[in-house]
Amino acid sequence: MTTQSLPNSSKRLWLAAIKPPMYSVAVLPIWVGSAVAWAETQRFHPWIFATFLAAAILIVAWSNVSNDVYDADTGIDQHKAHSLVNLTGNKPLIFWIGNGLLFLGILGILAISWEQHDPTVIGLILLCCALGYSYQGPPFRFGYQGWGELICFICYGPLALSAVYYSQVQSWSLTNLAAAVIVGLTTSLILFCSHFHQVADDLAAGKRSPIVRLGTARGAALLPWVCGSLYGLTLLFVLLGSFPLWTLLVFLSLPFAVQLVRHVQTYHDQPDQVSNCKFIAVALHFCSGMLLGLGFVLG
Ligand SMILES: C/C(=C\COP(=O)(O)OP(=O)(O)O)CCC[C@H](C)CCC[C@H](C)CCCC(C)C
Ligand SMILES: O=C(O)C1=CC(=O)c2ccccc2C1=O
Repeated sequence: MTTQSLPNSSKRLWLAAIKPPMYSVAVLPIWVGSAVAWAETQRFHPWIFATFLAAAILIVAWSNVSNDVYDADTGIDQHKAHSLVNLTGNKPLIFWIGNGLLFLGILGILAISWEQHDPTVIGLILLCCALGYSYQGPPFRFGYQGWGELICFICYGPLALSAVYYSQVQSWSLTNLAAAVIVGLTTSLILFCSHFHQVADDLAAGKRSPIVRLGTARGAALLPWVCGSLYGLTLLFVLLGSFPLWTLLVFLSLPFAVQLVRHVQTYHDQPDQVSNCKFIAVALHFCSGMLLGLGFVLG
């Protein structure tokens, strides 16, 4: 290794540890929930939107930082050079940085509830945080039993979108719940795709992810159905009159879905090749979610 390549590779490791693209999972529920609220009521509170967005980014950062701490305890990350704990060699520091991020995120949501004299939004987000903890933290570690995708769907779908919608208009909406199904589905798809290249480490640490349970071939065979349901459900909600016609813009994200399915079906059992499929899933999630929100705003 040359002296020039050392800082570059270390920069790459830090970027992989911080995972900038992953923060789209914080942005999309805020965008879509607020867009549905606007479409149904023509009401929009920019400061609530901005505060919720900042708080969601902090909470997602906590979920990622603490994941590296709890995974260091089980040994599952021992070969993961881009774990924050492995990079710093200082688990307590990472643990307390994570707690600080969570504290600030919850403070932001508290400010929204405080201003509205209503504990609903903070209640929903605390429930998300508790479920997020149960995914990875002791004594639960439900992600190790294969429950991660369900937890992810519930948190980033119905819970997050209901909290966002409620923060804007202090009521509930069935259309918003339908949009939450779409956002929850694509967010869980990211988590599902993140397991393909980790089968050996997961097996060694006793983690029974869906891909460990199904095998990579059957996992890959599921993808066309999951991606298909994203478009099928959008069409169904439009036909039922729940979504405006403009939400069919979601179909413009199809090239990412096709790329994801083809890539995983070709490389599902080659960890080095398939490892980037998570980022194709992020692109699909981001593109479909932005277009879904835009469809509500235009409609
Ligand atoms: C940290 C997460 C996944 C990483 O999992 P894994 O250990 O397999 O990956 P590595 O290979 O990187 O080690 C995400 C887990 C998400 C969790 C199921 C649910 C989190 C809920 C959030 C707290 C909800 C936040 C909602 C927001 C909009 C306010
Ligand atoms: O690091 C990861 O693999 C993930 C991080 C993360 O925050 C997240 C959130 C929602 C769905 C999936 C994921 C990840 O896969």
